[in-house]
Amino acid sequence: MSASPIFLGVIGVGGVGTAFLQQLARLPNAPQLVVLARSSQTLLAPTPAYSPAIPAADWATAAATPSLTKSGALQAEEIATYLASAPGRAILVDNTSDISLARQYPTFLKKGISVVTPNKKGFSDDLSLWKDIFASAAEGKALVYHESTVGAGLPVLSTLKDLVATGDEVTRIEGVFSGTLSFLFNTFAPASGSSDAQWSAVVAQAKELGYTEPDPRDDLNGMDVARKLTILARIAGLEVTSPDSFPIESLIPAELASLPSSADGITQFMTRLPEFDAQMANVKDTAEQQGKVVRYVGSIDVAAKAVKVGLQYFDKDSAIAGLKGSDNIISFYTKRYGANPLIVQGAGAGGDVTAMGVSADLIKVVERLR
Ligand SMILES: NC(=O)C1=CN([C@@H]2O[C@H](COP(=O)(O)OP(=O)(O)OC[C@H]3O[C@@H](n4cnc5c(N)ncnc54)[C@H](OP(=O)(O)O)[C@@H]3O)[C@@H](O)[C@H]2O)C=CC1
Ligand SMILES: N[C@@H](CC=O)C(=O)O
Ligand code: NA
Repeated sequence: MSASPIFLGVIGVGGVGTAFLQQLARLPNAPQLVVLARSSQTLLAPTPAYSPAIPAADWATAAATPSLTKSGALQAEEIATYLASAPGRAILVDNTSDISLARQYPTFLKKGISVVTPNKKGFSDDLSLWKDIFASAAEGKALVYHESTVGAGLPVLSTLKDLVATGDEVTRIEGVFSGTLSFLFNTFAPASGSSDAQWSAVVAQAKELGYTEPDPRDDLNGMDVARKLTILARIAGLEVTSPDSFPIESLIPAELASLPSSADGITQFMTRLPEFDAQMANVKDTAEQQGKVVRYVGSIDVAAKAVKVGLQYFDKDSAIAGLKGSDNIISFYTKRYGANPLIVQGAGAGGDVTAMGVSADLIKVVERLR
């Protein structure tokens, strides 16, 4: 007996989306790609057959395929209705960082459409949205997987969920949660050797390498780390109301804090950042004078219900000081593991490793739906 068809909609074809589509094209028994959307364009497999499927290999080939239906941007509700009418189960992969789309996950889930995403917004915004997402999934008998929202493809959420589900008591989670900030400090203030790199130049490099959020200020202001800690804290059982409900140390120079959040604002920010290189050089030098290095870290103390995000100084021979590239390190302290935490470490940003987490989640959802 052949497996029933599963239909897939993918929104977002940036750094992560493009890498995801390349991985999708190589998956055996992949679901049929019937929606592919970016902010200004949508491709659909024509109804009522939902066939031919969209070739996943690359956006340009897909856009040139004559038999597909092409339109401008569609509303999330229209995409949900289209997927829900497909002759089989459906999955949405959201590869954007759009909060408005994330707020529509309940609409998809109630219609039975499962959601897989690296987009942190839906799981780290107001607690009411978090609750609505999981209640809607239960109502629609749909699945929600978002491994790449923390530590990119690293098995961070699956590890924490397994600890909780098997009855361990998680007492503390701590570490480096930003690939961008890890790369910035590892490059700008290495624990071994020295570096003449200017802070602003390394920020530009992190953006070029695809480590930053679409707006790099979301990394530098600590909000990306705060969102990740909010997600982890909620899975560990804390009802964190929002990612700004605890103190967050921002690395944005005060003079640039009020630039607009538009594309033009990003350009102005990147252009003016070199004017403030001396500020971060001072932070680096102060740590150096104490024989230490500075790193951007976060922690959750579960019993105290306390979440902290910001700069700290570390001994040069510590595990955190010795991280390389965009590596994250996440330590889970639990009753079972005692004084020696369970540690997850590796690349925490970049298109390929993030897409790996998305593809692996997709495989899990497909296996559970079939
Ligand atoms: N980069 C990384 O290392 C990691 C990223 N993530 C998360 O992955 C997600 C994607 O990141 P990344 O690929 O770097 O981002 P990019 O900016 O490279 O790509 C975003 C894509 O989303 C599209 N998009 C944005 N809003 C909408 C919308 N409303 N409707 C349709 N399409 C939309 C953009 O369209 P257009 O092409 O038209 O501009 C673009 O294709 C983010 O949520 C990020 O936080 C998570 C872990 C690691
Ligand atoms: N911008 C983020 C990407 C992954 O979540 C980071 O740098 O960690
Ligand atoms: Na992860």
